[in-house]
Amino acid sequence: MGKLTYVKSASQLVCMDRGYGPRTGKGMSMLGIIANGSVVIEDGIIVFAGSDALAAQFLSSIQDEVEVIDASGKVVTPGLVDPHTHVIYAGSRENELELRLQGAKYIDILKLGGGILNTARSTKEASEEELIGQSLARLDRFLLHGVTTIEAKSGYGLSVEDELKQLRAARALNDRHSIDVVPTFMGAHAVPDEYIHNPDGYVDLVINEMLPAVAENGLAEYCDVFCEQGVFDNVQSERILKAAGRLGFKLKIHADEIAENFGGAELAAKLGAVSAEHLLKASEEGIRALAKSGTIAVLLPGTALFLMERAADARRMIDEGVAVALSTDCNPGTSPTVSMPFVMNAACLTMRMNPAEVLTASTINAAFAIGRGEEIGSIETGKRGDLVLFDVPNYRQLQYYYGMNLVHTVVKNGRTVVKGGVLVDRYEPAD
Ligand SMILES: N=CN[C@@H](CCC(=O)O)C(=O)O
Ligand SMILES: [Zn+2]
Repeated sequence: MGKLTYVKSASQLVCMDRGYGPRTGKGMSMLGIIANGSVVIEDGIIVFAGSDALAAQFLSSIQDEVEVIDASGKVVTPGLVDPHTHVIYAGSRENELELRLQGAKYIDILKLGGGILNTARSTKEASEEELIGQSLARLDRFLLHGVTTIEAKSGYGLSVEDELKQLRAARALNDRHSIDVVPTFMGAHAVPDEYIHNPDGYVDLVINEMLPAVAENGLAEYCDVFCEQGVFDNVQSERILKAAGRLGFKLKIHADEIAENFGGAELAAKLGAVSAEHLLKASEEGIRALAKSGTIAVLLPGTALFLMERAADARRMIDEGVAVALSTDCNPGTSPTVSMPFVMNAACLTMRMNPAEVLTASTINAAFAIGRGEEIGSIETGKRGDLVLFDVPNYRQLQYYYGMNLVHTVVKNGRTVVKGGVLVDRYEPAD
């Protein structure tokens, strides 16, 4: 045997329900809990998950050195997965919060050259190393909040060269940090100033130059579009996403965030997108279409709160059979947070998701939303040894003690990276 990590005596080992594909309906409340549970990880992969008694038997014949992590009194869950972030950016936009507090609208700030365009300016000005440095610091904080895998979108470049820079930064983060980073190309995040009178010219640039360059360099797995009134309409979004699909990208859509009846959910379903994200204003037909197409709803209740808008109708989605995942949306405009635990609280308190659904949405369903459902998101033999130990004895308390970071220990690929709430191991080894 190789290097072993033995997490033992968890008061609750939350394995997540066994099954295929994203969890829906009542399946979102089934957690597969083992009381007094243990996990054994060998060379980064889970080789045992079960009761303490069976773990002792499993380990009895093993002579190798074992790192023991005592989880007594704690809940152990899979590492949290954040399937929608814009974590790679430079600068900050606290002024916009104040403008919105005075009544300004997010989309009007963008139209006046602020918002995404503001961050695009600071991101262009930053060197690639500066961009990586600022983003690495955010990944450290993600880890401290129990997140072991994230998705990261480009979309603050808005030119061929700068979009590639952002995606190279995503690759560097994946290589240099213990958090795994799944890259998404989102050149269609806003129309840059130079195309303001020719938005279709920008769509052509995305299709004819950006997408082929990203594909050629193997820099992204997904393509996403901000399908929204005043940004990219349904026709433009469909053109971009179909071109992306032809090049082998999997699809995501920022859908129905701001305008009513814009048809983003319907478009996501029609194109067979892996996920539709935001959905604050999704129509009933749109929700039913997502259920039918198996498109995952990635909900961002922190963003709704920060924009002071009503959150998405998670209850209707779950009742209609849509698989729901949760995410921070980490970005400098609408959600400057890295806290999945806070987002989980917000999902419970503003969308009435129950504590079990919240955990499913932050682990296994989030993993499926980024194409990693077979590798992470549950505690099962053969999956990666990504675990979080929370300083509470049962998972329901994770939503009861709100607004607190209860993460005690984080194990990534079998390595302890956070211990006692402190970051102890940030980077992957050089080899
Ligand atoms: N809505 C579009 N994109 C981001 C916000 C990006 C920004 O404002 O910088 C979001 O998901 O909320
Ligand atoms: Zn977003």
